[in-house]
Amino acid sequence: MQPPIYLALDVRSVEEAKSLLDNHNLHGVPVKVGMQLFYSEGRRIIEYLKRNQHPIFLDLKLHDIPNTVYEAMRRLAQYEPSIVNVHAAGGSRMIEAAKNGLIGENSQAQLLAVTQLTSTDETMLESELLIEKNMEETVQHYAYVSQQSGADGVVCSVHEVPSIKQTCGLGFTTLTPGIRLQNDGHHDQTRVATPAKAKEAGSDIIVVGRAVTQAKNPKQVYQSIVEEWSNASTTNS
Ligand SMILES: O=c1ccn([C@@H]2O[C@H](COP(=O)(O)O)[C@@H](O)[C@H]2O)c(=O)[nH]1
Repeated sequence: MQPPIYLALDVRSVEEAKSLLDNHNLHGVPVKVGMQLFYSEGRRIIEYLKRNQHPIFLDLKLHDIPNTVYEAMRRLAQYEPSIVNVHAAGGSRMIEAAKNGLIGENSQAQLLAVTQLTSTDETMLESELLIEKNMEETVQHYAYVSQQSGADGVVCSVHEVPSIKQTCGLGFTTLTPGIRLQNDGHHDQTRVATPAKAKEAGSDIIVVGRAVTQAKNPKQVYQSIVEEWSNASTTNS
């Protein structure tokens, strides 16, 4: 079975994605397609990845009025992704609409809601977003509302996983980006953790991007992340 580790394909074109995956022998690994690649390549990248048996997380973080999200989700479902997402800040009616869009297409995709981006820190939460609760309480509440609205899980940082599992149950998926190996730079991320910490906290799925894609030897780094994840023990049992 594949480890639940999605590689963020934050590249500009199908050709770049293909050379990353082919040159480094990353055949069939689960991949995340975000705004950069989807907005430039659309259907072409999805068809390429499906032909090559990559499970796809379509990370487009929909956030709009319920009717628009419903219609958009119906279109995205046709790409047969394994995971899609919306921003939890869109509210319960928007999340329900996203779920209904997937149901309308008999989609098997998991619907996740982004709680607070892993680039956001406590200061930004308070001074820019004017959220008075701390990060953990805010994310926990967004997770609860998302679950009540039909989401299958959330996108959050590793730090909030234990409280989400306590509130929403072990079966509610937590997907955590912001993964860095010990001593790696954080780039624009603020709430980061290692693959081992993610597993120990109870995270179900991790996303790894620049730690792998910007490495001299992407395959070797991807493999070390897989090993670190596999050797760590989880609290989810
Ligand atoms: O809260 C979020 C939601 C999504 N992301 C995405 O994950 C990857 C992380 O890339 P790194 O290079 O490992 O930092 C990226 O595609 C983001 O769009 C996130 O980081 N945080």
